[in-house]
Amino acid sequence: MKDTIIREVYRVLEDRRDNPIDSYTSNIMKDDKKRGEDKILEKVGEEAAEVIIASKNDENLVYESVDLIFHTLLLLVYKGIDIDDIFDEFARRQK
Ligand SMILES: N=c1c2ncn([C@@H]3O[C@H](COP(=O)(O)OP(=O)(O)OP(=O)(O)O)[C@@H](O)[C@H]3O)c2ncn1[C@@H]1O[C@H](COP(=O)(O)O)[C@@H](O)[C@H]1O
Repeated sequence: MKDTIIREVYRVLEDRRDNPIDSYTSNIMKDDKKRGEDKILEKVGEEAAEVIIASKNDENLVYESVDLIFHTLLLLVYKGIDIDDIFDEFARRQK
């Protein structure tokens, strides 16, 4: 179950994009075209900085990393990337 969670979250995010409801991810994605992207990119930047601080302080690293991964997934969904393209790219790099 746990190893399918990324696919499940991705599927929910695609649904939030395609069938908007009043929720955090729908609202950020349905925002006026450029502003929606900018807001997500801003979050990715913030979360990346929080990962750096968490690592340096040895505090909340998993929590902050999941925030960064989540907002990166949100960006990829917003940009219309198929989840299999992500897994294929990992597979392509495998030695
Ligand atoms: N995994 C997440 C997830 N992680 C973080 N967030 C939200 O992202 C927002 C911003 O995150 P922040 O870390 O900046 O939160 P913050 O409280 O502002 O700041 P800090 O505590 O980090 O300082 C918060 O509202 C979080 O709740 C998430 N919101 C949704 N999901 C998943 O996305 C799905 C769709 O979400 P909804 O659109 O809310 O239905 C859900 O079913 C979940 O699976």
